Amino acid sequence: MASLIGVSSIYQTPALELYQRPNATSTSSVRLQCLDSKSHFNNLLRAHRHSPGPTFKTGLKPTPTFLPSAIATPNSSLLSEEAFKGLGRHFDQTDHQFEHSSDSLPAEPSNSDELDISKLDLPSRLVDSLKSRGITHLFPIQRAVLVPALQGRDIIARAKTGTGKTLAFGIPVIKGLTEDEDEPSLRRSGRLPRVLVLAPTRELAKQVEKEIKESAPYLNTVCVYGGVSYVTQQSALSRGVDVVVGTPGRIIDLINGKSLKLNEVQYLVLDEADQMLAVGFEEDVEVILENLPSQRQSMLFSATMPAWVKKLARKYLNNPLTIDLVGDEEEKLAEGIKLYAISATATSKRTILSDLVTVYAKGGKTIVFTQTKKDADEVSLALTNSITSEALHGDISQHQRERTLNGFRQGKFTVLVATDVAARGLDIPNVDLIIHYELPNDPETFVHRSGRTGRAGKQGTAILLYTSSQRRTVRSLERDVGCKFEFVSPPAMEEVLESSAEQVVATLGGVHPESIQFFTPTAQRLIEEQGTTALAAALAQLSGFSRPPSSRSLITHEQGWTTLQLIRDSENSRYFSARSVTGFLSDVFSSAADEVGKIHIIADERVQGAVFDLPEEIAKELLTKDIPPGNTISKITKLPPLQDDGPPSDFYGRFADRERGNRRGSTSRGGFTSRGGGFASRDRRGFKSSRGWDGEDSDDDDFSDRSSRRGGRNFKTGGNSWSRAGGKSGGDDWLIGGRRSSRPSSSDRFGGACFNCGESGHRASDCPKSSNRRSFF
Ligand SMILES: Nc1ncnc2c1ncn2[C@@H]1O[C@H](COP(=O)(O)OP(=O)(O)OP(=O)(O)O)[C@@H](O)[C@H]1O
Repeated sequence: MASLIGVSSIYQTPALELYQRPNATSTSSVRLQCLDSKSHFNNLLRAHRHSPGPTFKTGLKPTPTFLPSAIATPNSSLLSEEAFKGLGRHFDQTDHQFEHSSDSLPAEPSNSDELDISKLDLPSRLVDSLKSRGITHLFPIQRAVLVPALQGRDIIARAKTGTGKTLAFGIPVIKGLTEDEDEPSLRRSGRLPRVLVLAPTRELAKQVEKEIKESAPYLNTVCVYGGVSYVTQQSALSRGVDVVVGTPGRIIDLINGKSLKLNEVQYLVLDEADQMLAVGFEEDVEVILENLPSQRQSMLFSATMPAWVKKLARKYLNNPLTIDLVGDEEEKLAEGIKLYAISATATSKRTILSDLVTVYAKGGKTIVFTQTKKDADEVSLALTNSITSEALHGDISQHQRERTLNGFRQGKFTVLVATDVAARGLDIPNVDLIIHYELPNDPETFVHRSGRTGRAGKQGTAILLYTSSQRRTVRSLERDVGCKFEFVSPPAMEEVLESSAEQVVATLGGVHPESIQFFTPTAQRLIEEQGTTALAAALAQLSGFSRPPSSRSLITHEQGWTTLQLIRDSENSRYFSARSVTGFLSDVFSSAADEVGKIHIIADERVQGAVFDLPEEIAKELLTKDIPPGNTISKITKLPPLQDDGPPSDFYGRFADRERGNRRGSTSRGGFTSRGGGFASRDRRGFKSSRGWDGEDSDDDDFSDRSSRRGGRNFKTGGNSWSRAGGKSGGDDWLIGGRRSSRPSSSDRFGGACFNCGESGHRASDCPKSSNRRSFF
């Protein structure tokens, strides 16, 4: 079956075989069959130059589709193609919306020459420098942008994170400059920039500059941004420059100071245009655009099309071609990112964080995203006890920010704890794991945060930590992003120990042979004396577990607690509730009844059972006690599915807006707790608008910090109100299933329900309905 696609839908030429999609009702979608050599590519370009523009309409959408066939080919041998399977694609001439065709686009045989950079008639200097960086084939967005960009079209483009958007504009722009470059007059000192790239953050600007510099070291590329001295930037500009990359605030300052003149700019690139709006750069951007020559080519990259970006496109772009490789109906996340969701409390997040890093990053790099700068500092500090970590946010000086990012890039530390400042655009190689320590404010932020891993076709993992009250938001996020989380428990201690040992073993290969020789006699003696125990002890020591880790609740993840499971023969009784557990404990071991923490009923209706927390020592003792026949009590390492019947309440992004009213104040789901108040935590985080970090020379994510600090306090208060933390001192009230009663003592006041019949007020041993009640003891 023939499919899409069409450069050729736009640029008809005899050199190209055109296929019409069988199910299209008009001369709509056609594919480029034959683009297997430099000459074909040139044909294409020539045809493009003489083309009046797109004329075809699909039968399903009022716009033509466009994509080189190889891009839609899952069977291709190209890694980059494999990495980009399933990309949506849409070209739109009419409105600056990202639209998406619902047509299915079957695979076609590919020809890797179409993407082979060495066969595209690009300047050899550019091809060589790309090759030296391991870049030999175009990625889909690069392929899609290249032809119209070389033809001089204005372009609006969107593609998933980490798919090479920088070179999508970089390659055509560099080609343009390199061709001019042959004219010696253009190398004159003091020459004015011909390319201007605007980026919303300093880090992104620096990164774009780096990518262009590395791809075309023979061009003079200068990066200008706030937070550092003007002098260096001014003198770099005065020496003559080809490409200027910068953040809008500093660019305006330099224009005003007459150090930067834009009258020779031929190419304008707006990278992450929607983010410019989010960080409040819209006015600055417009001032800059007003300063540019009207004869120029403009390319705008934007993840979304808010009204301002549309307005910008209408006002400053000339009949732009829209290239959308994301689409509305497909997964917005880059391929190759495995998603997990883990339920945790505000307190337990801290406890499990280093375990997540140990188990999921496996020694690679991790970025942890927090909502606030304060949290970023605190979380990073807390981690530093076990793992090397640094914080990154807008309160940190520009120099330190750069030192931190360089250190992270070079692997000097493995965990970066950042606010959303680092969510957009940053390209750090080999980030294996993203942890959303807190829910993002909106689906876009989730996509961008997660997109710091799984870049350029690589694999990665993203873990979303959520509180029990945020479960519905997680589902909304799945719908919005078009992704699926695997809901898992935090790693069990056994997994953490195993991963730690593996990482230690992996480092052994790096030990110098001479050092090994030095230690060999001792090792031999130890093995003779102790066998494998000696090696195990060494591994434990190197893993940082010279003492066994203390037990941890599977429910709250609090250290020092053990989760047990109680299963009762269903024949014994028809009733099973949290009270049944407390009743059982009172009968078997009164101290356990006094100390029991969270209790959850097992969801499977065929099973009469619950899981519950006890302090480690009490749990150990309980496990030695005789228990009534027909009951099984055991320590578990994984939670079974639990009943989940409470209404969730949480806010993020537009859901917050819509549903804030009804949800505020509703109690969350989350099982019963034996003391200290009510059902599980209530999360009333405020929601905030998303802001970047870099309001250039202004305070960056100050707004987000303010609003979420408020949220943070609520959060903690909510957490404390139900946690066991105040239990001992403030535990005069006893609450089961949300009703208060006086706190029980294990003997005279019995606040639980009978384990046998389910009625309150008496123990199973005193149950009038039990035929074998004496056998309980
Ligand atoms: N054709 C290619 N072959 C191999 N690697 C490439 C290619 N194009 C780009 N890359 C590399 O892929 C990585 C991601 O590219 P880039 O940062 O441009 O992605 P992006 O789409 O802008 O991501 P984001 O949306 O997160 O900003 C970079 O390290 C870049 O050098």
